[in-house]
Amino acid sequence: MSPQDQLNRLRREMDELNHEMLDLLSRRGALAVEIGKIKRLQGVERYDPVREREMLDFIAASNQGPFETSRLQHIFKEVFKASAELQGEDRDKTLLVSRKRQPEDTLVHVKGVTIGNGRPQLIAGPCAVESFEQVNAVAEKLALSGVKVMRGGAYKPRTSPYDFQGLGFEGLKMLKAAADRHDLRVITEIMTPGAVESALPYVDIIQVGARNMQNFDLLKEVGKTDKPVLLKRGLSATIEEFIYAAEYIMASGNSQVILCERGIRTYERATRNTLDITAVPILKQETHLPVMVDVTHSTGRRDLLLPAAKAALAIGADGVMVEVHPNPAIALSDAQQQLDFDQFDQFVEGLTVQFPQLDLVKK
Ligand SMILES: O=C(O)C(=O)C[C@]1(C(=O)O)C=C[C@@H](O)C=C1
Repeated sequence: MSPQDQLNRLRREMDELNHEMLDLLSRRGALAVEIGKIKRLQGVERYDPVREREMLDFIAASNQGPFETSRLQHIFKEVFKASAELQGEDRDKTLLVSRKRQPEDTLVHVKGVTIGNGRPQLIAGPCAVESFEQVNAVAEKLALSGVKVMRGGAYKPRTSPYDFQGLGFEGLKMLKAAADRHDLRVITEIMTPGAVESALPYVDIIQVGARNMQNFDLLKEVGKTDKPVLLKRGLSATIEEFIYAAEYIMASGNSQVILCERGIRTYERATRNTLDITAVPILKQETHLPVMVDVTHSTGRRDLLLPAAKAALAIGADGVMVEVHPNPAIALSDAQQQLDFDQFDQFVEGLTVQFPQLDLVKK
């Protein structure tokens, strides 16, 4: 046999082995997916370093050459990694919020207003409801500016128990009365599962606040309602934890969920929180839900509201939330970061110049 014939024969043999290896790898991958399903049912981590160690030790004990054991172990480690990824990918496909499961965007409908349709919404209003006069003044201002959804806190989750805790149910009624007068929809935070039902007639969008992102009983309760839910990212929540929190709401039957990035806790003190701006496109890639950005709580600085809002819309957010108060200096909460009416005008003007697609209908 000529050297060339010999080479050709060996290569054919190599092709056959490649074929067998591919078949073995595919079968191994399918087994890993099955194992992943069982692990999920058991609630255990898919990465199992003890099991991987056992398999690597087996390779060391069984290796007959010609490859070095360390080289073989490296190759097998890659296979374990790929298997774990397969297990993860399969998980993503099963999540209700996952874009792999539903490729098209979810549109959230609130009394004639749509969130997630490519025309970003501006949600504005005071941090807290303080009086009917205060919310009514804001509602009038917002309606004139073309805003359609008003925020306002009746139940306030405050860091200190000595800070203003909100007007509660009475505040909710004031908010609704002011919003009705000016044809606005209401979004407000509900803090406990027990308060959900009584709040329903007064709210159009239920907000689950950052501190309650993993209040699973609350998530399940709002998931049972037919009102849209705006879920804020927890103070120190990873994107994965945020996505799972949204999954709780959807798994309880409510698919009208809006995600809201509101800054996360980092070592940086120049801003109140660190606006994780890339969370917006990541959430839009991973889920089919609309994503908004709360520029007030993420920055905590009036001078950064407009640039942060521009960044949010530029990176693909479906809307921006901002706080407005008739007289921020005497506000009962968040005095340093709310806009007064003139500043709000400048904010809206600055944003619409660059983003004329903002869904505002000026009166
Ligand atoms: O045996 C398991 O528990 C698996 O999940 C499978 C597998 C593998 O590919 O062999 C995958 C990832 C784990 O870290 C360990 C092992």
